[in-house]
Amino acid sequence: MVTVRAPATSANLGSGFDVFGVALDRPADVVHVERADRTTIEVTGVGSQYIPTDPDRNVVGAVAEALDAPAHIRIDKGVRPSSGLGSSAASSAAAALALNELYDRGLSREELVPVAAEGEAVVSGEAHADNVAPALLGGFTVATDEGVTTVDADIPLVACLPEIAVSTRDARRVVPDTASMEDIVHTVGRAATLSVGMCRRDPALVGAGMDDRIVTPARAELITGYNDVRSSALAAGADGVTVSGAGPSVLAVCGERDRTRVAAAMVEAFDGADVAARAYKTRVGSGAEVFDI
Ligand SMILES: Nc1ncnc2c1ncn2[C@@H]1O[C@H](COP(=O)(O)OP(=O)(O)O)[C@@H](O)[C@H]1O
Ligand SMILES: N[C@@H](CCOP(=O)(O)O)C(=O)O
Repeated sequence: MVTVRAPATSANLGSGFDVFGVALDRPADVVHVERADRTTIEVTGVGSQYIPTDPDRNVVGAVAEALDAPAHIRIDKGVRPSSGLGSSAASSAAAALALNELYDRGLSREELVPVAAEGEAVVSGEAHADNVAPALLGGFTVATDEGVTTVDADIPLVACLPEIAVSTRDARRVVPDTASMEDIVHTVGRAATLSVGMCRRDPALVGAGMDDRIVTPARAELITGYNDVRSSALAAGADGVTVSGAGPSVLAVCGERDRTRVAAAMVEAFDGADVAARAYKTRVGSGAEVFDI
């Protein structure tokens, strides 16, 4: 048996739609795999009642298929599905690493990124790699057609998860097809600022780089209370706030000493909009870990 823990992730970071991602140091999924003649799946943990066990509909089934590695796969969910915290990607990344070990396929973590992205295609219709890349490699990742670049950033974050569900598939439908040159230039500038901030481990630059006028405003409409949560987090000291992934989680970047205040302000603002929420005080963390063979 092989057991792998893969972390939650936050994709986009505002200005880096379908490109930027970070691994979070918590929460995480744990996946156990054992060789079998055909793939079977068992799911326990947070939100497991909403996750199919049919290998054609669970992301890990697509990963097992892509690696030609049939197995009994047990998923212990720590990352709630439809959270905007890379729930499906955590399972896909963990399964890819675990099955690679179990069947001795010898693929590197970089080579496993497109394999794990096959799982994302099952749920969102597209094999976007911006969640599976940080889930496998850790840190801040830039995923493009050319491959993945990583920065070992250490930045404090708050991920606030409201008790509403937004499916990635639905949130991809509201992404505009076109943008003005002015907004594109703005976004490129912010994305570059964010990347420099990650390299310098500077929360203020990362926060300034999160601003995006193209995708985030359309997604924010799907999250009850988003504008209040954002302004409350900024008033409590956050350097930047944006939608995490496709939502509904909201991600704030801040200095270490402001994290508790920012987390409380975000939960309170959701509460003011009649939405229960929990905040994870987290930071940019490591990629998936094999911890038992
Ligand atoms: N192993 C899995 N973990 C989480 N969600 C899964 C898994 N397999 C299939 N799904 C389905 O994927 C959807 C959640 O994925 P997605 O909408 O991308 O949310 P998230 O932003 O949390 O990744 C749900 O419909 C869920 O049933
Ligand atoms: N780039 C994707 C990221 C989806 O992240 P998730 O955590 O919501 O699955 C998108 O924005 O659609």
